[in-house]
Amino acid sequence: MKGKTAEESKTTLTDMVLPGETNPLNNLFGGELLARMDRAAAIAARRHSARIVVTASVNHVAFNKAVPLDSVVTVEAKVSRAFNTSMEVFIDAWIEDRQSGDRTKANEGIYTFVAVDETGRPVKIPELIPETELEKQRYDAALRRKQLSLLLSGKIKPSDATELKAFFTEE
Ligand SMILES: CC(=O)SCCNC(=O)CCNC(=O)[C@H](O)C(C)(C)COP(=O)(O)OP(=O)(O)OC[C@H]1O[C@@H](n2cnc3c(N)ncnc32)[C@H](O)[C@@H]1OP(=O)(O)O
Repeated sequence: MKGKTAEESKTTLTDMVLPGETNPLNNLFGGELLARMDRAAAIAARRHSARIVVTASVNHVAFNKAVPLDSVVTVEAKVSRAFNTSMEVFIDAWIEDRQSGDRTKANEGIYTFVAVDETGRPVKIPELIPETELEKQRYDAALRRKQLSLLLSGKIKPSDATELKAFFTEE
């Protein structure tokens, strides 16, 4: 199976924040942003695997900046690493200034998707080839994050999280 670059999976969704999507402070409701991230990440995972994909886990989301009503929000997703049947996807969310058009990073998320066949059984996927420095950093740390996610969901024992343990014990 031929490897694919992270860039090949890149998915960009741009949309506005409308009144029905905000909290009482008139900022984008967190669940709405999660849904937008899930949508973009699912497309990125599908582009990488050319398969049906399902969200297996939301590993991390940081709501660093509130996103006000009427903002233009761009959600950009890219596969950061492919394992056997699962993929880690990074999602960066940006808001843009109305006048200058300058973009500010507002939030980010890390999701895990699994490629499945028509019966929902996990299937093998191509490997991910990181190219840029940021893609390489995200690729390198992805195995530790996978082990942490599996550990937290009770799917592996602490003794099986070898790379994660090494990260905390190395000098
Ligand atoms: C786009 C959407 O919103 S889809 C809707 C929401 N999602 C769903 O409904 C998915 C429901 N869940 C499922 O169908 C199943 O649990 C699946 C397909 C995710 C996993 O099926 P399992 O039978 O557990 O398969 P299995 O144990 O072989 O795991 C498959 C892969 O997922 C990985 N995985 C499973 N759970 C997790 C987790 N919590 N965190 C990270 N990776 C995980 C496994 O490590 C394995 O990866 P690998 O093959 O690359 O090494």
